[in-house]
Amino acid sequence: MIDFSKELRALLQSPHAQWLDTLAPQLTAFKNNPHGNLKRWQRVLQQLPELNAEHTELSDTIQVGHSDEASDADRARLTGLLQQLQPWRKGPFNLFGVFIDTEWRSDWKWQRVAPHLDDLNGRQVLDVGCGSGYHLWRMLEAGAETVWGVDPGELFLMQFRAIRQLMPLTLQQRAHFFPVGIEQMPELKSFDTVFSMGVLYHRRSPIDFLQQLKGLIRPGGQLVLETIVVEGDETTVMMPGERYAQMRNVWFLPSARALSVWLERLGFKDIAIVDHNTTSLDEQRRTQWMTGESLADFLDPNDTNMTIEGYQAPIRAVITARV
Ligand SMILES: Nc1ncnc2c1ncn2[C@@H]1O[C@H](C[S@+](CC[C@H]([NH3+])C(=O)[O-])CC(=O)[O-])[C@@H](O)[C@H]1O
Repeated sequence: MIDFSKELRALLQSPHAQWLDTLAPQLTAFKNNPHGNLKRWQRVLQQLPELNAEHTELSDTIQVGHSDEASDADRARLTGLLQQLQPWRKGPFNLFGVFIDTEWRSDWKWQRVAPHLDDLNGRQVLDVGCGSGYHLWRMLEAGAETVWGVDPGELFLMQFRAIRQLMPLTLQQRAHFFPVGIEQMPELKSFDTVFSMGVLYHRRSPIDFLQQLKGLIRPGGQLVLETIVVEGDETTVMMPGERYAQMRNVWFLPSARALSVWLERLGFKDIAIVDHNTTSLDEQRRTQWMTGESLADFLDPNDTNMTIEGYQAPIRAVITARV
């Protein structure tokens, strides 16, 4: 059974202790009703070699241990086990010489976001929809005191735990992941910075979602929002049909300016559109660690400015704001 006792102890001693009231029963329900593959993934984690990383670098490639800190046999074992946690979407990682070339170059997103952050030193940071947790490690690199990730994806939880298990203890104690959705979180108003990247378009009710994000940030704290947008002015919002770039669960795609208006209406301050970027075929692509379809398969083969459904290809904006 998955053990969250360390995370819950850390939570008790944090400014977010009030979260325990709702989270503890949610985690019990999660444990009592496990995803079909969870047991198999847990066995993978139990079999990971016990290695001590002398060198850890939380930079563009999250690097845990050098290749000379593990034997070839350890590396073969690591590779075989981590391959069982495929698809690896968010990364890249290099674990004792095993390079996990993920579907996304998540480091490129971080490079677009990082220049616009309030200083993360000493901060309590939440990442809503954190995926494998790649950005959580980058937030620690940028000085955050403790990082908290939430994501309902069970495989992401296990990928995060596999990476964390290989990390030095001092870092393990500062990064936590809970398998819950934002809608399950109470209004904590306790995080200094809240990130939510790549989630807004998956929410049926984006205004409620932004309100929930606001309710998590302490007064004066920062929101860092990244999402797919469309071209247009303050009045432009698109709702695609059943699929957008082959994704089924896409709801509202506002223009960056319309999104700014939403944030303003909800009482956010200091709203700034800090980046606007078309996702390139080099940023999201099929790799050996994600062998399924990727962006190239979702775009019109004759015009990569369009999705195969005939919509504008994904453009992503980063917006920052304060509470
Ligand atoms: N209700 C929810 N609450 C929280 N998370 C959710 C919810 N619903 C879905 N997610 C999670 O939001 C993440 C969206 S991916 C962005 C990952 C990372 N942030 C990135 O910016 O690379 C976007 C993409 O790749 O399209 C997934 O991990 C979902 O499980």
